[in-house]
Amino acid sequence: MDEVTRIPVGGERPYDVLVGRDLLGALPGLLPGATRVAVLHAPPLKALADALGERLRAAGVEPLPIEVPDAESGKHIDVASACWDRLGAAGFTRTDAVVGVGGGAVTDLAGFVAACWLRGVRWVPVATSLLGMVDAAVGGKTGINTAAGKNLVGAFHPPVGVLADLATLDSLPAVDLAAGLAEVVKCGFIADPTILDLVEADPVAATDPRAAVSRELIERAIRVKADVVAGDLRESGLREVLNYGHTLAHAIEQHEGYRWRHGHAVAVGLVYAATLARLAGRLDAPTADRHRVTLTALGLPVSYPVDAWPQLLAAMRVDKKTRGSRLRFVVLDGLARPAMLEGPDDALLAAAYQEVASP
Ligand SMILES: NC(=O)c1ccc[n+]([C@@H]2O[C@H](COP(=O)([O-])OP(=O)(O)OC[C@H]3O[C@@H](n4cnc5c(N)ncnc54)[C@H](O)[C@@H]3O)[C@@H](O)[C@H]2O)c1
Ligand SMILES: O=C(O)C(=O)C[C@@H](O)[C@H](O)[C@H](O)COP(=O)(O)O
Ligand SMILES: [Zn+2]
Repeated sequence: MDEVTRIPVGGERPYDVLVGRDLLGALPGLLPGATRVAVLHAPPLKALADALGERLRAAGVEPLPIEVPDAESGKHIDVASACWDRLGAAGFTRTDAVVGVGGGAVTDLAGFVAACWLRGVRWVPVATSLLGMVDAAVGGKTGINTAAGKNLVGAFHPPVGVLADLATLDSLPAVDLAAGLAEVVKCGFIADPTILDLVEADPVAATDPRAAVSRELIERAIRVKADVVAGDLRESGLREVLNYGHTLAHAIEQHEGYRWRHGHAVAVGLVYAATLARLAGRLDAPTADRHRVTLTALGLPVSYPVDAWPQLLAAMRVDKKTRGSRLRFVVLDGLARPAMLEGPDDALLAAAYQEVASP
């Protein structure tokens, strides 16, 4: 086994994120006493899910493979309901558990299925996308989408452990590697500017999972997230910083019928949030411009069609950070100085959008 990094996530239900290559053998040890373990996966990860099932069987645990639709199509109440039917038919009890093998969509779904079954059973995300490793699998936010918006139904339900096996990234398409880096760059802007220096020094290496810098970026981003969620699991304040760029990003995803990659929407949303902060007099122009430059160097989108604005504004009104009719945005008062912009008026919101809009 390659060298394993263990990153603790503190709080009321602490656990570790394991980062390394070929560490899937660690799964059975995370679920002592389980009789049955459901292994949720989408079609592209079937082989890995089967391999995990064999590991569980060898440890005396009965695996229940459940194939779900890929990507955002899996984050739907009908899919969750079908999973609960399978758990019921197999007689899952409170000592049994759920594993999600895949990108953030599958682990969000798996965590949600686990959070609701018998009001909460143990679960483990086996993150196989870069975005999943640095973000979705860490922190216990689980959920599904609805027609009205992204992740509008869900639960805070921390896993008992997270596996981030870097070997799985060898098969991840380049476009998804880059999309995951949007969340890494987010962590750079809100908390760890060294991330930005590393990405800017060699954007190509940043997207190469075999490069040493890729592992350093992954571990740095996980540490940023772990530190935040340890202090505020239920997002009563501090955790909102992780939502930097997400107010517009989620509106774009909803507008696209959840066919855009989350990381792509986040890239546009980050540039928008930086522009908003600059226009509000909160952020200096060089730091705001750095968002567009760094994300562009990674091949990520930084603009969105101008005529979508009315629908995007409507979607942003049901963002989870909104209070009553007051929109709230995570902005920067400087590098690594996240803060809230409370109740910006529609003129300011539209002016910032004009700067990210494409014809
Ligand atoms: N819970 C959280 O805190 C949190 C944080 C960030 C994002 N998210 C959610 O995560 C989702 C985005 O995650 P994502 O970017 O991983 O997208 P995704 O889960 O849709 O995966 C992208 C694609 O990559 C494929 N894939 C994954 N791993 C692979 C591998 N090793 N080899 C080949 N193909 C592989 C998937 O099957 C899918 O087709 C969104 O739904 C977002 O809302 C949740
Ligand atoms: O973990 C968090 O908190 C985040 O905000 C991380 C985001 O990257 C992630 O996309 C999350 O799912 C968004 O949460 P939501 O509550 O805005 O749906
Ligand atoms: Zn995100």
